[in-house]
Amino acid sequence: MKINGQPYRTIHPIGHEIVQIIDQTRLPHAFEVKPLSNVNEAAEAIRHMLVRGAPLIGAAAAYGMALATKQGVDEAWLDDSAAFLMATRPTAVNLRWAVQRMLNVLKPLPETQRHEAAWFEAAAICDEDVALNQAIGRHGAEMLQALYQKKGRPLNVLTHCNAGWLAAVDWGTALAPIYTAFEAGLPLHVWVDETRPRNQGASLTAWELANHGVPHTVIADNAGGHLMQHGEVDVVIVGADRVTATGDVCNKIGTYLKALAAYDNQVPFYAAVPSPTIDWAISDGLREIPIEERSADEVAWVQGKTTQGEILCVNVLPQGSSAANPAFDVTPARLVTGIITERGIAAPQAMKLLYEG
Ligand SMILES: CSC[C@H]1O[C@H](OP(=O)(O)O)[C@H](O)[C@@H]1O
Repeated sequence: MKINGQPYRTIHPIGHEIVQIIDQTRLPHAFEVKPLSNVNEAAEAIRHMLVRGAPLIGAAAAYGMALATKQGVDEAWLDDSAAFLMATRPTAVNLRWAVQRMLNVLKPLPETQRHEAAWFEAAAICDEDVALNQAIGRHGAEMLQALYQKKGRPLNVLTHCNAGWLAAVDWGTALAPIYTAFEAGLPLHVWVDETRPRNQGASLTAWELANHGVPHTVIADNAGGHLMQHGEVDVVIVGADRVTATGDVCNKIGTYLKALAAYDNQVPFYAAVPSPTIDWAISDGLREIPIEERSADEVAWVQGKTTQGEILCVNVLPQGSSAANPAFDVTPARLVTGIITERGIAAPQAMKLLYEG
């Protein structure tokens, strides 16, 4: 996407020494970039969600491996760095996919070639992510165009969390069809779930859409079902952190509840999924996908900006109340209308056909 009219990616290398990221914990109130100079900083940026979103977590881990080669290129060090990165966040399969791809490229090479190759491969992963998401945008926009022809009025799209360009290297996944359709002139409006507790919707998706000029309205997470009951939602498009071979969709906590409401109101429900987010090795998302349990503080504390422009955090819980914070849930394939991939759109049970031949 563009920042101040210039093309901008969420992560990019500066030479073979530094990787620059956007500190997403500071948005929407401050746009701050941050340099990562070693694998530890890359891991901490993932763990504390300065960079987040399944595709971007993968890209950041890939560059984490490239940064690791500044300190060493022997197999033991590469394996330790890989394990360190993979321990940061367990749910998005993109992290494991990217780290394993880096190891598969680096280990067969002579040590003298590993540093250069690591930076090249990390850049390739990023370039591929952009292309995958652009293709998702094209396929998803065709679906939106067909829906628009059917409805004969501006579309209302609901999305959950942030699966925009901030969640990827560029374009995003769930928002790619929205950007593509919007830029093609399709009249649409986006309901943006605030997405407690980290408010990726209110803080990131709304920021993206506002900067892009896409009409949108931030809503409480619990408002989506009501809007669907009253015909205010034409389609739901979400991202994913891991999709099973059978089309179960693991995504930000609350996605399952949106899928239930969509199913009950016959609203089409799509997940936008680039290939690296599909875990072909598993078929039962509810039992096989590890769900990250994040700090209860994320539920208790909320960040905002005062009328004087000061950014601060406040506690919203009574003294002595505890909190639980499962970060993701799994939507069973039976509630999913279609999976939007870079190869096309398929019903969950037919997704594998997109990858055969
Ligand atoms: C395009 S994947 C975005 C996906 O990642 C988010 O999780 P988090 O912000 O915790 O990294 C959320 O599940 C989004 O749908």
